[in-house]
Amino acid sequence: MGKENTTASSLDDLIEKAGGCAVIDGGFATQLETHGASINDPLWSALYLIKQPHLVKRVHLEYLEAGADILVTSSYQATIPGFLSRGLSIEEAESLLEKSVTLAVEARDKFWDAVKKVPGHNYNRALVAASIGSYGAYLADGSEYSGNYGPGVDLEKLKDFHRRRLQVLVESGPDLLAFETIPNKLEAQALVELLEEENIQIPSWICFSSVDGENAPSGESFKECLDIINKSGKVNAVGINCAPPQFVENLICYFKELTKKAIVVYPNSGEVWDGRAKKWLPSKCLGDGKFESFATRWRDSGAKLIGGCCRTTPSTIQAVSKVLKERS
Ligand SMILES: C[S+](C)CC[C@H](N)C(=O)O
Ligand SMILES: N[C@@H](CCS)C(=O)O
Ligand SMILES: [Zn+2]
Repeated sequence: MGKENTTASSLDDLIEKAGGCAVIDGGFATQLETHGASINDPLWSALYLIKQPHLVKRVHLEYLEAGADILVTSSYQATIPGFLSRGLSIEEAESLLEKSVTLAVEARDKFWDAVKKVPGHNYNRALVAASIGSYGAYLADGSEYSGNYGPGVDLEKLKDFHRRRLQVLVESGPDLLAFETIPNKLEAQALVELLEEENIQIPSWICFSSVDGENAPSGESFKECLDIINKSGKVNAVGINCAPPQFVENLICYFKELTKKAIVVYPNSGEVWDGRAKKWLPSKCLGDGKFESFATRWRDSGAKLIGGCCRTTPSTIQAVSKVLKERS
């Protein structure tokens, strides 16, 4: 059993208000691209915090309209060293991290102020989850799907990498933290230790990627990874993001054997990321209708937080939201 959980209430409340299963938004970067964004860049979607912040907010609003209960911010690949390497100062880098949260909070407040006046509306006041991409996301070499960080990367290096960004994001006032595409056990350990050392008081989830449907990308078992997370009272939910949807139902059942924490799943469309070419390889991907029927099964298997990741769009989330909340 983990330590007593002191941070859960806002997330638990939302899950309850949403009828037992809350809807996460879909691929932020994907919807940016729908609007013509070009993100073949080491900063990936975070480039638009610099280039077109109003587009970041527009994408958040589109996911709210689609029925998302949780917005994941644009900070997945936003890091202080990443911004420094573009010639920005530390102050500018930290202010961009803060902006990633305020843009989502502003979108949430704007949407909620309008919708709460509409009689009979079927929306919840959304929560803002600050995205914290893995070290592999920062490396921008696709290693969030291999877990291979090389011999020079140890626990302290990973904690150093994550610490200041985590502090700045938390100070910016999100409702929760979303650790995304964690590919190995070492990084899970680093995050658990950091949440404790920084005495983080807001809820968080830790999501792993998976390329074989059974293990973390590093080949380490999810049992080893979840044993570490189970010991933390600061992690409220654990799950899978940006893996093929075909893997998810089995992984929910497996995770339910491994943890008492809430289970969170937001897979991608099933396409595969080519880290070298920095593009999605055409492959068998699912339409929104298929995603919708999967979502019902994921809920019935016990997932409490369901959404989409890369290559899913507001129309995917609208379909998921409709089926999970029986919106007409
Ligand atoms: C979730 S992946 C598609 C994000 C982009 C990747 N870290 C890269 O920069 O290649
Ligand atoms: N939430 C991220 C993707 C994580 S794989 C984004 O779309 O920016
Ligand atoms: Zn993704």
